[in-house]
Amino acid sequence: MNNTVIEAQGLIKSFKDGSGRTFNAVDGVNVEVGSGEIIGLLGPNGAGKSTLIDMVLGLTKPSSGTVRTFGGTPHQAIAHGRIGAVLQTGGLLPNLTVRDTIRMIAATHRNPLPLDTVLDQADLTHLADRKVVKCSGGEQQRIRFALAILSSPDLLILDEPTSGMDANARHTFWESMKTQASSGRTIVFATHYIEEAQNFAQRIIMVGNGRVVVDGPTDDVRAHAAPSQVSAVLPDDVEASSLPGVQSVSIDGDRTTMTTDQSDELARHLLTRTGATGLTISAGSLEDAFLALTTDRPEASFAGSDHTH
Ligand SMILES: Nc1ncnc2c1ncn2[C@@H]1O[C@H](COP(=O)(O)OP(=O)(O)OP(=O)(O)O)[C@@H](O)[C@H]1O
Repeated sequence: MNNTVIEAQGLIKSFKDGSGRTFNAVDGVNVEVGSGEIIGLLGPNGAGKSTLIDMVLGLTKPSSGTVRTFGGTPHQAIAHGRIGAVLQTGGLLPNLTVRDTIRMIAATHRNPLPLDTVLDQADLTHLADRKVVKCSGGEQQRIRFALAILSSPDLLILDEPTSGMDANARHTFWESMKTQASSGRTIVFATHYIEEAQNFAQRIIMVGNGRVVVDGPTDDVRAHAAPSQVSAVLPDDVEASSLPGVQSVSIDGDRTTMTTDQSDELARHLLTRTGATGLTISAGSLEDAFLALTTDRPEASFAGSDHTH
């Protein structure tokens, strides 16, 4: 891939669990991220997302394998202001104002963005004179975000950036993130809100038990991993389970619901070859895909993606 921003090869991170047994929190991850990609990192609690992010940022050393950012070490990229990160942890000084917090960190950068620009992009202008301790959890996340964009980084890494934000604040946050993305930045974000990944990410990487379970374009992941549902009232002589492409059937009253990964073909067949009425099609959601791939089939691979490893 040209303009590779992140390249992880055979990445493993081992820890000791409570009983002193060694386990791999990240267990052989190969990932390549190209310039301008917007990637949603999904996975259940403890899947290894934060550990993976920590290695990409050079905060944790891999037990084995390599990770390179912009062709060099994470430390080099950070020293050059090319990576900005919003992490789950990360202390803010409670008694400083928002403005002073940003000003202080800006002083450590070679070419920080103007203070007003940063306040505006993080939607903090109206809170600039408030003390950090008086800011809500979601507002404090926006302060962390402001600090992350100070160096105008080429790569933004966001570990659950909207945790603690209500629905409105999350919406506003992702709107401002669209502005960041439109300037060609590479964005990698971990989230538990599948809808955020579905709406914002172009590519989804799902992690389970330290491994990449799925890696592909968001639409493909949804379409391949989560079948659609076609529902209709069928004439008595039509046997749903023998219709083309039907994977499973459920019946509720006079309505039959069929799951399929060929919803267009099935709908066409029902409408042209049978007397089916009241037909509806609903697309499978990324949430269905996520549950199917991380719960039932932890080792499932996703065929149909160039990125599958
Ligand atoms: N420093 C550490 N020492 C021991 N175990 C650790 C350490 N850091 C993480 N772990 C364990 O490694 C596994 C992966 O943790 P990690 O925080 O990377 O998961 P995650 O996918 O980010 O989870 P969440 O969605 O809950 O944030 C977990 O079992 C966690 O308990």
